[in-house]
Amino acid sequence: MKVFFRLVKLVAPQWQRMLWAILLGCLTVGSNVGLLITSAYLISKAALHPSVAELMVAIVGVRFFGIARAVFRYLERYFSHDVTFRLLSRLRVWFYQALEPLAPASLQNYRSGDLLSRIVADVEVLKNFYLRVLAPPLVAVLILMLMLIFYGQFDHSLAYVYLFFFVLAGVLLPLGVRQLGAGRGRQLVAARAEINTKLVDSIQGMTEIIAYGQRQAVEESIKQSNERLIKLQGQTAGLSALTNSLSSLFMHLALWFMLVLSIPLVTAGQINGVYLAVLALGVLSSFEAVGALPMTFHYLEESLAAGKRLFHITSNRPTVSTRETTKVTPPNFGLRFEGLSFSYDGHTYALRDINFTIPQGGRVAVVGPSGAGKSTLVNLLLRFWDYEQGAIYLGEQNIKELSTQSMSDLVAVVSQRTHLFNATIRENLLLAKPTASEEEMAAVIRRARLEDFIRELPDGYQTYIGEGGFKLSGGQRQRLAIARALLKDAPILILDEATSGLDAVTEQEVLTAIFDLMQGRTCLMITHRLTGLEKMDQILVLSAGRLVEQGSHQELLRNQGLFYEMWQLSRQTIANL
Ligand SMILES: Nc1ncnc2c1ncn2[C@@H]1O[C@H](COP(=O)(O)OP(=O)(O)OP(=O)(O)O)[C@@H](O)[C@H]1O
Repeated sequence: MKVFFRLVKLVAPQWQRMLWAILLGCLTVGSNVGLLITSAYLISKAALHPSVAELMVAIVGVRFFGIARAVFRYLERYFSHDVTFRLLSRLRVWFYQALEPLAPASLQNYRSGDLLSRIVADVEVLKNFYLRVLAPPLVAVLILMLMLIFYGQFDHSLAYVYLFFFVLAGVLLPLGVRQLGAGRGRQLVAARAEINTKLVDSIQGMTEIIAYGQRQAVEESIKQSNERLIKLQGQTAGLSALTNSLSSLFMHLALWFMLVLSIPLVTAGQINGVYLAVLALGVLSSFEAVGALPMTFHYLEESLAAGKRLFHITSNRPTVSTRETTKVTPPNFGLRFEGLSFSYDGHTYALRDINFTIPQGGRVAVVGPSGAGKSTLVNLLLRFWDYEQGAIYLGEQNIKELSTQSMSDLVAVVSQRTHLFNATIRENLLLAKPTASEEEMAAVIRRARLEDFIRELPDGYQTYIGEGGFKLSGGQRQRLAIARALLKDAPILILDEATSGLDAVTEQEVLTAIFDLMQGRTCLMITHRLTGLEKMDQILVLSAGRLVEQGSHQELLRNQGLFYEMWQLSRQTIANL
């Protein structure tokens, strides 16, 4: 019930348009009723050979309802589609806006295929919430009231018969269908999500799947999910066909009963014989309003299941709270970490009592064994996760007081995983600065040493680089990421394993571009490679979440501590190669 009201609240802002669509739905069915009963009256009356003047009102009525039915049907379709598309776009924007503050901390437990399925398939299902759950019962109730008044004018027994069959087809049949198809709506939503998740996962990991010879197993798994979905869809279609037949049966039974009751009334002279066909066709035409009701519970169940999946995500509280929403520019761009401790799970510390300072324009490298907490330091600085103990200051301003937007405006990141979009080189660059001129772009491309490469491409800046920059080499990808960071021109630069995975020559080229990028910026560089660190002002050595050593390259080598050991080891590894 809670999910139902939350869904109602979501669609509520469109209530005026929805009311119009419902009203037009009633007018369409009403016109259909009007057309058939005036036609029936006209034919019956004409059989008695009256003067044309006596038929005039009925003739005008037939024309009027004939045209009105077409016009109202058009308007009803127009308004209901308009409302549906507005609702869909609103739901998608609402879900995306709710998702954004949750990334990445609160979303790390969801698979990306699952998230995609929620934003596409589940939102799509919700269009039925208005179209097939809310609107049809309201139209049906209004038509029922109208028809009860109509039949009541002739005889109360006719109104009772009409009511009985209307309730049978519009309430009891849907309840029966609900019993028969219980859980199917939910299963359909789950089956769709499962197949979408598997498809996205296998497309993302296609190279590994082929490399590890798992193609057949994955295909089989997708096939099974697909068969399950098809089976459920088949069952739903079967149920829908059964309800259509039953609904039609009840309508014809209602028609038959109406005639059985009306004929004696006509014989007794209580009702004029010309109305006999009118009473019968009134049933046929108005039962259109019942047609959509039997599957209402199915669509309700589907909508509730989809709504629940969406609310499950949107109810997550963002891990990072921002007190300040206005843009604040700190007095300088130095960084100070003060007594910083942090744990992802509330038990094991990933960082413990970290203290260090990077003056504005200073260059600091963070090294340490795998799992030491280096990336965590960056996660906290970028406000991906919130911390409780200690503080990070950016030019004397606690970063918790800066909005996430202010923070991302001030920081440029080049990491091993920097995301490049499946777009052109130009579009990937413009992400950093949408207003950048051609000259600005050419300048950063030159500084990132990509000029020659782009010149040789037939489409130059308009070249599509594929998913994640797939069509570029590792070094080209990193240099494009550097060019983008250069274009952003942020005062703080974070480099997270920016050269890892590159061969020595490419690494050297990328490092040259990186040192160019560092000029005049406060720089924090996370690295496993111990080459080139002499150029850094300070090196921090992390181990098991603690800052165990700190100093210049020279000082750390002289101390013969953990850094010295790591350095010796890396030299031996290079020598052994
Ligand atoms: N998102 C996360 N959720 C839970 N624990 C995490 C998460 N990210 C990292 N950790 C844990 O926090 C600790 C520090 O991880 P972190 O990624 O900061 O190390 P690192 O020094 O960057 O390692 P590497 O050099 O291998 O990238 C590790 O024990 C890791 O398992």
